[in-house]
Amino acid sequence: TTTLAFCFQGGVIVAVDSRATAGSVVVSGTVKKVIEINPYLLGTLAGTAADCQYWETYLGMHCRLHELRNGERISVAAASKYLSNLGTMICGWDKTGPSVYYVDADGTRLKGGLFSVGSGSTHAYGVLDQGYRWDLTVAEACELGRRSIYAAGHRDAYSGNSCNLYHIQEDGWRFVGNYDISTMHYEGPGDVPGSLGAPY
Ligand SMILES: C#CCCCC(=O)N[C@@H](Cc1ccccc1)C(=O)N[C@@H](CC(C)C)B(O)O
Repeated sequence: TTTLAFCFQGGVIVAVDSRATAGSVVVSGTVKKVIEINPYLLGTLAGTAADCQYWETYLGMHCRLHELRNGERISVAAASKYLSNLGTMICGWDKTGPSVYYVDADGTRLKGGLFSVGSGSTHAYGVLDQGYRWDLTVAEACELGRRSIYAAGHRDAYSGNSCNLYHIQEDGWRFVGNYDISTMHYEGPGDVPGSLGAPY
């Protein structure tokens, strides 16, 4: 799995791959690794698929209970406290503005501006760190998210198939699209400098 999320001047970009593996066998190429918690909150999933599915349901329930008890949406920080044992990120926009929390199996919980989680995260960081700037336009930020997932899907055996891309702004998240990683490999230079590399 490769998942990533970063904050920039235009909000938050969330991008993930869609592959599930069991050893060297690809058991699915169409896994939804972004949880749509509520219209302002997205969660990303990496790790044991079964645990991810369980926690997705558990987190959604607690966020809804929070709304019913408190009459307001749960904050990104509070939502991230519910996912204590997964490689996951909670991304969203609340009254404090855009934010991304990284939460992992050891209970680490970090607020930050840019993370990649999963077996392909090292490949994603290579592209992400080289291309990231706070003042990216929304189009450039979407392209950087796509390219980073493409790089990981191309080189990490446990990541691949397709990329799901989301953009979060003050009025909530929107699904930007699903992109087949193998066709991205053959795309020519996009409208963003330094886009997809050589065809091998
Ligand atoms: C169906 C089926 C079996 C799924 C097994 C299964 O959880 N695969 C895991 C890898 C793994 C993890 C721990 C033990 C063994 C195998 C997997 O593909 N995780 C991806 C994310 C989830 C949400 C799809 B990614 O992190 O690579």
